[in-house]
Amino acid sequence: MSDPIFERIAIVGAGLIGSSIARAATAYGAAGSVSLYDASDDVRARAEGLDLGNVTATLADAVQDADCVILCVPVGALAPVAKAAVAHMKPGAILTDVGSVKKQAAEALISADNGAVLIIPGHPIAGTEQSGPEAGFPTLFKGAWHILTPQDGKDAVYADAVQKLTDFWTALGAKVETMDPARHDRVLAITSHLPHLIAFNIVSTAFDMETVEEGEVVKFSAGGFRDFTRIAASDPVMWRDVFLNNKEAVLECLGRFSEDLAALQRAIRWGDGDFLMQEFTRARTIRKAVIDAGQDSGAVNFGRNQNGVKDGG
Ligand SMILES: NC(=O)C1=CN([C@@H]2O[C@H](COP(=O)(O)OP(=O)(O)OC[C@H]3O[C@@H](n4cnc5c(N)ncnc54)[C@H](O)[C@@H]3O)[C@@H](O)[C@H]2O)C=CC1
Ligand SMILES: O=C(O)C(=O)Cc1ccc(O)cc1
Repeated sequence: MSDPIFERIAIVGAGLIGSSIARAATAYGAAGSVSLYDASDDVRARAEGLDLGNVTATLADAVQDADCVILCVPVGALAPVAKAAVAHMKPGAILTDVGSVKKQAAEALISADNGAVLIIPGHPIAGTEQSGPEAGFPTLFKGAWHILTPQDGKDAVYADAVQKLTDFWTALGAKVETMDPARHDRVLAITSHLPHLIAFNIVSTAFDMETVEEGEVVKFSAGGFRDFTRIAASDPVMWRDVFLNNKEAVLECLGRFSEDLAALQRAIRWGDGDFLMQEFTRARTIRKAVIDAGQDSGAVNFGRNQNGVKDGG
């Protein structure tokens, strides 16, 4: 095996994503050693039993010798955690994150900048609806995109750090691309955030109807609804933070979505089969394009566990 990309990495937040990075970095030789810290006593105790690396009692212990610190906490927790991490990091070390929103995350990380560390925000477009250290697996990032949102106008030392981080995620199996944070947030608003909002909403509506229909909604759940329940089972804290921190782009998408939904509603009311045919036929072509684009992409990981089996049966 070739030399590790980083001699030592530290992971803050030992949940689904943090524990997957720990497992992958060790399995693929991308890090010489891994230390992990989590604010939850319970998560730290569980992580210790999972052989993820050196689980430390304090944040300072985890980050002080690390060449790269990866923050894997909910987006709303990034600012204070970044500040606490930077205070103990060694000069020249890289600080990155995995937050699903990038404009706010970048601002949170940059607000902690002390001029001695190299800040490069990031987001792996791979995950599942599960959370916690037990849910992670080393192949999560294989074939998935990893988006880095480096800051403009930085020097050669920073460019080297971006390259090292690119090499690290590539070693974990990801395809790395750089992007402007605002653009990232607009793209992810429609491809990830709005679909989750729709899933939360449809499941909530069904929950209310369950009482009226006396238990028949859950009993006769067909494939479509079942798929929505998987997405709606995602962590509420994480998703609350996504929506609070990508407000503008999500509201913009939601406005367009509502207009398009109203058009479908009108077509159903007036029996406009031609309009329905046109819309559904177009949707089919998009499904094909998504599948073709994701042939070897991490998209296939969504909703699957480490054995590639669809979660929940
Ligand atoms: N779940 C998913 O599919 C994906 C999640 N992400 C992003 O990854 C990040 C983590 O998400 P998951 O791993 O899914 O969540 P998770 O809930 O499995 O893990 C988060 C961990 O962070 C810990 N934590 C919270 N506040 C903390 C603090 N102040 N200091 C230290 N630890 C703290 C929690 O105790 C928890 O163990 C989020 O920012 C999310 O947006 C990115 C891609 C996919
Ligand atoms: O499980 C699913 O369907 C996902 O969409 C996983 C996911 C959730 C959040 C992200 O920022 C990236 C990927």
